[in-house]
Amino acid sequence: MSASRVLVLNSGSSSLKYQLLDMRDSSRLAVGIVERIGEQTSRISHTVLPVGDTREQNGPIADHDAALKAVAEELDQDRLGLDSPELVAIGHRVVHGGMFFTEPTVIDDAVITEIERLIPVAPLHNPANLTGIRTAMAMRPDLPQVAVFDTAFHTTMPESSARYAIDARIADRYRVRRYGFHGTSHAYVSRATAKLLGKEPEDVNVIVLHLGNGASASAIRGGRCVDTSMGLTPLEGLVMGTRSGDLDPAVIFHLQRVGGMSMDEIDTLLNKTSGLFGLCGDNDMREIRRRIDEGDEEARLAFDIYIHRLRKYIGAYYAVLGRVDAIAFTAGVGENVPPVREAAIAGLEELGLALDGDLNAVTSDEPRLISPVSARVAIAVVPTDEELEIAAQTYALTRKSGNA
Ligand SMILES: Nc1ncnc2c1ncn2[C@@H]1O[C@H](COP(=O)(O)OP(=O)(O)O)[C@@H](O)[C@H]1O
Ligand SMILES: CC(=O)OP(=O)(O)O
Ligand SMILES: [Mg+2]
Repeated sequence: MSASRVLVLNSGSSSLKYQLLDMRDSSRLAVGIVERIGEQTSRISHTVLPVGDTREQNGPIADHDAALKAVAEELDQDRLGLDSPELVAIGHRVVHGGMFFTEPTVIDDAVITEIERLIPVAPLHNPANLTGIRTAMAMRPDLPQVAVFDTAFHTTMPESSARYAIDARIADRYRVRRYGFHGTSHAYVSRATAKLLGKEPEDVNVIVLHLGNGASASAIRGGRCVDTSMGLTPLEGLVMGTRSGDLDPAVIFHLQRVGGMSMDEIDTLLNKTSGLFGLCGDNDMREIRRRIDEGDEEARLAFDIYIHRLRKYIGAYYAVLGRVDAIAFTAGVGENVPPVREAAIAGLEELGLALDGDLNAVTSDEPRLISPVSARVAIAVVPTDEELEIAAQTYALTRKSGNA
């Protein structure tokens, strides 16, 4: 029997999510997350499937290197360790792939150098991705390690949405353009939405709203991305957990000239202490909803600003696509917070958009419709699975190159 297991690593700025899958049937053998990396209160939560037993450990984990070593120990305990001959490849989520990486890519020194070169345009993500890659390579130098890029799905965007209206020579010289992120999720969810409608991806136009800690919207025509809300970096677009999303670029000049802030301070402000957190002190939508229920005005305003921006993008992408067959909500907030979906769609009946309140209130892990059967545009909740998509792409590439 040939080996068929793939380990997927999704390194975020302060977390490491992982899954070990058997690609013969895409079943998950183990899943887990290391949270709050770099803090005293780090936590690793590891679940072995199909039984579903979860082990948790608390205690400081200094960096992504230590996090991956802790994950390897957890896997070892279940005889699923990285030294297993069953493992055929390791798939890595890499957030920024720039202009060159449009496909999953086997990682070598040149690929690492390019991911490193892109750190200035993904400062929260690419360094963590690289640490995961280096540690995994040191553990299993014999295995193919594959990078699956967040930016890849968006490379189909036409120049009219990918370019900024700045001096074209400057833009070209510094490769300043809109790349878009969360592409693995937008691709997976748009395909799953077509399936839910009983159609082929080529035949549907979908707006995908990926609302996690980072958040982005995309307009997908017949399976190809035509616009997305994140830009040169994952800062543009929607209001996020700690990121501002869109603002007048002159805010930056103002804070520097009048506020005396340094560029690094402004960078930290917009990426780490803005968004929902900057508006009300919380970035977790569960906490914000709880505060709203208690009558907290600050939390209410943060929520309203978040929703206002989301509605603007729904309207914009409706116009970009012309005809919309479905809107899909996904990621932590999109999948789990009915009031966000309700507020995003409320009052848009003229556009053919409506929700069924009962369906919207259902809690489920399955893709599902939440619009009335009579609605012109299907509204769906479609759980994303970036790890499964990364595993599938990693396995396909590994087989193609004769390694599995
Ligand atoms: N059950 C839930 N109810 C409300 N909000 C939730 C729930 N689960 C997750 N979230 C929200 O989703 C966010 C994380 O989403 P996720 O897609 O995991 O983001 P990321 O991949 O960027 O870490 C949390 O910050 C929280 O606001
Ligand atoms: C690109 C990005 O914002 O990713 P995440 O949501 O995982 O932070
Ligand atoms: Mg995410």
